[in-house]
Order: sequence, then structure tokens, then C-alpha cells
Amino acid sequence: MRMDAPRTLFEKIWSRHRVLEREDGQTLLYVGRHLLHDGGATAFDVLRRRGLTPRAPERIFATPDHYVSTAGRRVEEIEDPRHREMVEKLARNTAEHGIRQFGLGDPNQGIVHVVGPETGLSQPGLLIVCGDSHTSTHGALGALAFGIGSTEVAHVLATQTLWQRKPRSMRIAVEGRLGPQVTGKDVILAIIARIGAAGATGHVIEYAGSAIRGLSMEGRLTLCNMSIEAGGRAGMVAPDETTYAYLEGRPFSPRGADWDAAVARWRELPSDAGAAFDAEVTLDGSAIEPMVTWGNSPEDALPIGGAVPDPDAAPDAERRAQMRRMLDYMGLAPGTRLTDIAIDRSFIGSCTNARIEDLRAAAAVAAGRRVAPGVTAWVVPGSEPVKRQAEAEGLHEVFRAAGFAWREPGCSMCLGTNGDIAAPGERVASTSNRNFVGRQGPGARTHLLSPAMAAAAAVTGRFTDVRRLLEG
Ligand SMILES: CC(C)[C@H](C(=O)O)[C@@H](O)C(=O)O
Ligand code: SF4
Repeated sequence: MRMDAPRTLFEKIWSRHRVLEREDGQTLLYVGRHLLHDGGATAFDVLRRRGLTPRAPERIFATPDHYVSTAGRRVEEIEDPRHREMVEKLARNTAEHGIRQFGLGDPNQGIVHVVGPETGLSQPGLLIVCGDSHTSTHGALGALAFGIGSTEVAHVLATQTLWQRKPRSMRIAVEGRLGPQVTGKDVILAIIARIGAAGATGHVIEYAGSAIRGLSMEGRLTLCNMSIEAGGRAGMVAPDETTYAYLEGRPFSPRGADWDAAVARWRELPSDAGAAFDAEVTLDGSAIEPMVTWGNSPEDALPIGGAVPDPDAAPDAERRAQMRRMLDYMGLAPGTRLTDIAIDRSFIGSCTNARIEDLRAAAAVAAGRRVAPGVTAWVVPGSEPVKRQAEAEGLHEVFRAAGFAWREPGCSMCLGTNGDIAAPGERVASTSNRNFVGRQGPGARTHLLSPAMAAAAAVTGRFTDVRRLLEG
């Protein structure tokens, strides 16, 4: 008797949500959860113009994050009227259509990719979309989650479905034990440095291997968050005991008998033994070190012991020219050791690294130390629950005593759409996910790294190996 062909986690979720296929190869998918933020509220105007209303408001959840002030919680505290309008527009449209919004001041407000997992809205086996590239984050819970464009947001609002071409699959295995102070952030930077910023283009990545299974849920969320920075359509980790322990008891998690039934279903999701992937990559986890980026793409990452590379040593003329442009923008000379580069600002925040474990790691470094003279250091919790938890543990006092500013939840300096930006030429040690030209303000120079490394940079005034700092 023929057994069913082994299937990947991705294929199982994809086929469960498939409604029909078109002759050109596109598939219509049913969307389980649609998340909205304040950057995407214009999609409601499209519906209104066409006389449509949201098809399944109970499957849509919203929170303002990109345009909120991190100085206060009242909408009046948003100084720029254009920013305020974005936040108010999301509130108006969600209220009008009966969509649940975790608005400003709501105990669950925060960055959409922090809110989904921590409220239990993001669950294994779901198809989750949001008009935001970092929707890949939610795949850490064993969901298929990806970003969609603004036209697609309107389509999903109106129909709760989405046309998609089926992506290819890629398995990235990280085996072995991670060293001390090596986090999910270092793992994903090492992966992107290895495969390149376009290395996973057209693929859904499944992260696997013993180092990944050993990561906490926070670490997995960081990892999946940056899948898009490797070109991936989505990133996922198979659900396991870590996933169930994280989800149990969260506000939107199933309860009682429903919980048991859900876990039983979720246990069927992991890729079957022998399931085939279109591409496979393996990394040695024990060789990964704390990483820092030096250029304008997340692939330009090196272990903290490294030095700024020399464009002359690059393999081709195009890369040489690109590296020269990046070093010019970043104000760096080839051969400079990363630990000799001084910083102006440290930003601990964003949907990549502003969860409770991230803040604990940064606070452990900040404790009993002082932010270096001339450095401005910020901690921006990813959500209201993260902020409450951190305050209950006294982390805000640790940060404040060390000279860090303790701000209100939002995207903040990750992208600066709310006005939180660095000045031209300022060098920022940032726990966010993109180091593009102008990302944190015109002329601002972004270096990506983990929360512990960002705190180490803040207190020493330069990039520092956090392992040495904590030993010394
Ligand atoms: C504003 C939004 C659409 C954008 C994204 O898609 O990711 C932003 O969140 C970002 O991180 O650049
Ligand atoms: S924190 Fe940054 S990456 Fe995440 S959604 Fe906001 S702007 Fe995008």
C-alpha cells in the first residue's frame, strides 16, 4: 500500500488553506488572520470607494505602531498632524467596521509583530497576513505568515482570501550548541551573511536543527522576523513544546478541551521525515559569534572580532564599487577593527528585538554600568505587556540608573516614521532589522546587533564583545 508522500510544514499549511487554483498557477488562499497597523489604514478607502465592507471582521486585528509617539500615550502627544491622522484613521476605520483594535492606551497595544504572538493570536497552522514585510515573524509559532502589498490588503479585507503563487521551500538547519551570548539575532545575521540578502528569494524558509530547537520563542521570533532580509517569502519553525508552553494561557489561545484538541492538531504539523525541500543549507551553530553589521545590507555582517573589509579584496568590480559606496556612507575605513568603532546612539527596540527576553539580556549588561559619555541610549519596549513585565521586574530602573531612556512602545527608531530619528552622520548600534541608507534618518549610520551587544556598545561607547565585558 502506498503511503502518503511526506510533506513539509509549509505544504501542510498551504494545502489546508487552498481554495482553488487558477490556470496561470496562482492559488486562492483562505486567510486565517489579517493583522493591520497604522501604515495600512488607507486600504479602507479602497473598499469604501467600491462600496465594499470587510468580509470577516472577526479575523482582523489592528494596532498602531509606526506613527505612535514613544514619549507619551495620548494621541494628542503625536506632534506631527500627519502622523496623528494615521493613528486616528486606523482607530476610526476599525471602530466603524467592528474590527478589534488594540489602540493607543490599550493594555495590548504594541508593534504588530510583537502583539500577534504575545496575545496568542498567532498560532501554529494558521495562515497570517499583514501589510508589512516583517510578518514573517509569526512563522516562529509554526504559522505560515507573510507580508502583502497595499492592494492585497484591500483584497483580503474585502474577501478574506488572497491570490498567491506557491513559493519554493528551503530548509536552513543550524546544528550544535550556541555559545554564551550568542542569540537568535546572531544566528540570523550569520545565516544572511552566509546565503546573502537574496539567498532565499522565492522560498519559504523552515529553520531546523538542534540549535534552532534550543532557541526560546523570543529567539525564534527574532530569527523568523529577519527571513525577509534574506529574501525569503516567509520563515517558520515547527511547533514543539517550547511553542505550546509559550502559547498556553494567552488571551486568544484556546482553553480547556479546545486547548487539548488544538495541541493534538498542532502536533501533526511538523515536516514529515523524508519531506523534500527545494534547497537545503546547514550551519554549525557552535561556530557562530556575536555579530555586527558594517554596511547597508543585513548580509554585511561580521563576528565582533572582525574588521571592516577592504573593497579591493572583493571578487568583482560591481561589489567593489558597492562596498566603496557603503563604506563612504558609513564613514568607515577598510581594516578598522569593529571594536574600534565608536557609536553615538544605541537603540534597543523594534519587532526584531524588543521582547521581554531581549530587555532582560540588555538589562543584565546595563546593570551597575553607565552609558558612555556622549552616547544617547534608548530602550523602546515592543508592546505594553512587555513594558509592564519589564517594569514588574524592575528592568526600567536598571536602565534608567545606567542612563538609558525608557520609552513607550512602538516602532520608533527602527524606521523613524514617527519622527524618532538619528541625526545625519550619527552612528547607531541598533537591535532592529534593516541597516539601509537613511533607514534611521537621512545620513544616519545603522549597525545591527543583538540587545546584549547594543547595551555593551552603549556602556563602552564602541562595539564591544559582550562576552569579554561580562567576564571582565
Ligand atoms: C511600513 C511598512 C510597510 C514597512 C514594512 O513593510 O516592513 C515597515 O514596517 C518596515 O519595517 O520597513
Ligand atoms: S519595528 Fe521596524 S521592522 Fe518592525 S514593523 Fe515596525 S518599522 Fe517595520
